[in-house]
Amino acid sequence: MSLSEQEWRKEQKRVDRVIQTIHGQMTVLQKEIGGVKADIVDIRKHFWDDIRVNVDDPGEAAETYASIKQQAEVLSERERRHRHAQKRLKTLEKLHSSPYFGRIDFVEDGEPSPQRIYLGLTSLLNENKEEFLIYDWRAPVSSLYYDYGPGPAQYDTPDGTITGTMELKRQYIIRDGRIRSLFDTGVTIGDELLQEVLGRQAGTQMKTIVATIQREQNQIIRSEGKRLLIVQGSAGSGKTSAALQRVAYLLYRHRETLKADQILLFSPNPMFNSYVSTVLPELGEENMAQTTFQEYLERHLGQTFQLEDPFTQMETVFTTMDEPGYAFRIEGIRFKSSHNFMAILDRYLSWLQQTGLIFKHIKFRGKTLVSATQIRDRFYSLDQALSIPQRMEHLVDWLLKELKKQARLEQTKPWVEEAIQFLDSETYGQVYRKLLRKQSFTEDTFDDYEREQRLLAEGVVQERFKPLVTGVKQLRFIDIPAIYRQLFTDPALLSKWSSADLPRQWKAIAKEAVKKLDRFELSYEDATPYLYLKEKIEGFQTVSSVRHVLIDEAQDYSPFQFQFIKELFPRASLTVLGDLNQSIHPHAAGTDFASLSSLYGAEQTEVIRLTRSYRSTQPIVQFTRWIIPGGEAIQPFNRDGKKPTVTKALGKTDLAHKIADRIRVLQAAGHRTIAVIGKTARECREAFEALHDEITLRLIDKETASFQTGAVVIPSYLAKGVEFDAVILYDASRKQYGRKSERTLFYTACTRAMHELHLFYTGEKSPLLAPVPAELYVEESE
Ligand SMILES: Nc1ncnc2c1ncn2[C@@H]1O[C@H](COP(=O)(O)OP(=O)(O)OP(=O)(O)O)[C@@H](O)[C@H]1O
Repeated sequence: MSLSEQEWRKEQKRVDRVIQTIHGQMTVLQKEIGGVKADIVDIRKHFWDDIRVNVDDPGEAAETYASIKQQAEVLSERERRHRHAQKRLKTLEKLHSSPYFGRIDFVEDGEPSPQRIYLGLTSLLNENKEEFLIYDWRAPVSSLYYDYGPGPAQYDTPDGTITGTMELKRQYIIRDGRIRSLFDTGVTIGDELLQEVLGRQAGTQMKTIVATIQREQNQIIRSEGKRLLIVQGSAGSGKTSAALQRVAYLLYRHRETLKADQILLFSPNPMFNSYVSTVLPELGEENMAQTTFQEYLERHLGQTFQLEDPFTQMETVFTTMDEPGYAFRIEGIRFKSSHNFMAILDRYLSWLQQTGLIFKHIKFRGKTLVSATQIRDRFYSLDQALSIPQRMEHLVDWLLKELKKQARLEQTKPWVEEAIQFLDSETYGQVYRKLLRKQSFTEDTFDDYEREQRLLAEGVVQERFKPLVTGVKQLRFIDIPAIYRQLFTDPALLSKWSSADLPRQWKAIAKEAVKKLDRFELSYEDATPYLYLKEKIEGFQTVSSVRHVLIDEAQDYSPFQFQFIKELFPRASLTVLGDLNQSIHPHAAGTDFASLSSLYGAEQTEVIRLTRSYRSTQPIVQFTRWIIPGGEAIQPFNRDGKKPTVTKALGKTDLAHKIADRIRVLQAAGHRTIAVIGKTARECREAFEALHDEITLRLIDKETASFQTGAVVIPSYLAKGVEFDAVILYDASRKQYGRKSERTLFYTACTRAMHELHLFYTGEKSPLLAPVPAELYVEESE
C-alpha cells in the first residue's frame, strides 16, 4: 500500500529525530571511550608505581599481593567498560544509517490508546531514558511484528501472555538516514520487501534477515524449553538463516548468563564456516564458536591415525562407481554408520565388561615391567559392578604404584650409576637442588655421599620413568586399535550381536578395515565408531561449558555422530537443521530425522518444518522440485526470473565453449557470483582446465578457506549450504547423474542458484530430469 506524501514526511521527520538522538549518544560514548582508554593507558603505565614489592616478609608479601590484585581488578573493570562501550558504539553506528525497519501500532486489551513500537537491530532509549525510540527485534513485544498482521494479536512475556489488537504494521527501508521505501503490510512480512531483498545479488558472506523474518522462521528463532529442536526444511527455506538469528536471540534473551563462546556451530566445511561467520557480528553480537566434525575427529585421532576426511570419502565413492571395490565400500559405509552397528558396539562394550579387553605391556629399556596379561587380570579382578572407565581409574592407581615399586628396584641397576656419571653439570645441579629442597642434610649424618648417590639415582630413574607415568595417566596401556580390530577378525562375535544380517560382503569389508588399521589408517566411516568405542572405554571427556550446539546440514551426520555429540556436550541443548533431499553422504541412506527424537525422547524434542523456498526464483524452484520425490510440497516464493535452461553440447570442447559463452553473458547481465558446479573434484579439475584459458575463474577445493566473488568451479559437495547468483551444472548427463543415488547430489547442486540456473550436458541428459515438465525449462540443443 503506498502512503501519502504527508505520512512519508512525518515518518522521515521521526527518522531524523531518532538519528539526532543516536548521534548524541554516539558523541557521549566516544568521549567515554576516550576517557576510559586514557585511564587504561595510565593504569598500565603506572601499574607498579604504588606497589611495593616485598616477598621476603610474609605479611608484606600478602599486602603486595593484595595491592597487585586490586590494581588488576581496576584495570580489568576499565577494559570491560571499554569493550562494552566499543561494542555499543559499533551498533549505534549501524543504527545511525538505518535506525529501524518496522513499526507496529498495538493496543493492549484494557488500554485506551495504541503503543507505537519501532523495531531495529537494538533498543534505543530517548535522552531522559523514559521512552523506547527503538525496540530490539528480539524483545518479547517485537514478536508481534513477525507473527501477526493487523487484527487480534498476542505475544508472550516472562510474566504471561499479552493480548490486544494490532492496528498497523509498517515496513521501512532506510539507508544513510533516508527512507527509501515505506509500506504497510498484511500478515506475511511484506512480499515487496522480501522481493527486494531476495532479488539482490549473492554475496561472499551470508546476510542477516531480521527485517523479513517469516512467521515459521520466528518460531525457530524463539523456540525454547526443549533439549532438541529439529528443523526440517527444503533447500533455501532459511534454515541456516533462522539458526543464526536464533543464536542472536538466545544471546539477547540470556545475556546475563550466556556468552557467545558457549555456543558451538558444526558446519559442513571450513568454507561454510567463513561464509556464515559475519552474520552475528552484523547483528551486533560476538560470533559463536564454529567447527566441523572432521576437525574434532582430527584433534582426537589425528595423532594415532592417518584419517580420511569426508570429502575424500565422497570423492572416492563418486569416482569409483564402476570399479570392483565400490559395492562393498558403500555397503561397509552404510553398515558402519547404522543404528545396528551402534547397537553392536554397545553389546560389544557390555561383553568387554566381562572379558576381551586388550592391553599393552608396559616396557622399560626393552624389558616388560607390567605385562598385558597382568594388567588384564587386574582389570577383570576389579568389582564388576563398576563401569569400564571407573575400573580404568582404579587400574591407573594400581599401575602408578606398580611403577613406583619398579622404579625403586631400578635404582640399583648398573645403568643408573652410569647415567649419574654422565649427567651434565646442569642436570646434575638441577637434580641435586631439587633433592636438597626435599631432604635437607642434617649435621649428624656421616653418609652424605651415599645419600647423595641414592638421591641422584632416584632422580635419574624418576626422570626416565616420566614418559611411563604420563602414558599410564593417559591410558596408553589400553590397546584401542586392537580392541576395534577384534570386531573385524572374529565374525562370530559380530553376528552374535547384530540384530540384522551382516552385510553380504562382510568378509571384504572386514579385511579392508583390518588392512587399514594395520597401516594406522582410518577411513571416514570407521572414525566415529572407533572414537565412540574409545571414549566408552576410557571415559568420555565431556565439554560442559558449551550450552548450545547447532548442527547444520544434519542429514549428513550418522546416528553415531549424533550420539557422540550428545554425550560430548552433556549440558547443551541442540538445534539440528537439515533436508533429507540433500543427503549427499554415502552413509546417509539410512539417516532419518524421526530416529533423532530418540536422542532426548519425544517430550524433549520439537520439530519444525519449513516448506517455502526463498533462495531461488519461482521458475527455478518449479523446476528443481520435480527432481525429488514429494517435491510438490515445496512452495516457491513469488519472485520472477528466467526459466532454467538445459543445453546439449557436442563434446567436451563444445561444452567448454558453450559454458564460457554463458558465463560471459551472465557477467554482462551483472551477475557477480557464478558457479560452475561439477560432481566431483576430479570433474572440477577437468572443467577448470577446459575453461580457464577462455575465462577468468577460480577452482575451489576442500582446502579453500573462503569465498570470493567472480566465477568459480566448485564440486557439488562443497557447494552445500551456500548460494550463487547463477549456477551452471557442468555436465548434467546420464553418465554423471544416472543413478538414483546421485539424485540428492544433483538436487543440491541445482538448488544453489538464486537467479539463474543453466544445465549443460554431453551425450545423453540425466534421467533425473525426466519427470520435469518440458514447459518449465528451455531446451537449447545446438
Ligand atoms: N526471511 C527471510 N528474509 C530474507 N531472506 C531470506 C529469508 N529466509 C531465507 N532467506 C534467504 O534465502 C536464502 C536461503 O537461506 P538459507 O541458506 O538460510 O537456507 P537453507 O534452508 O539453510 O538452505 P539450504 O538447505 O539449501 O542450504 C538466503 O539467501 C537467505 O538470506
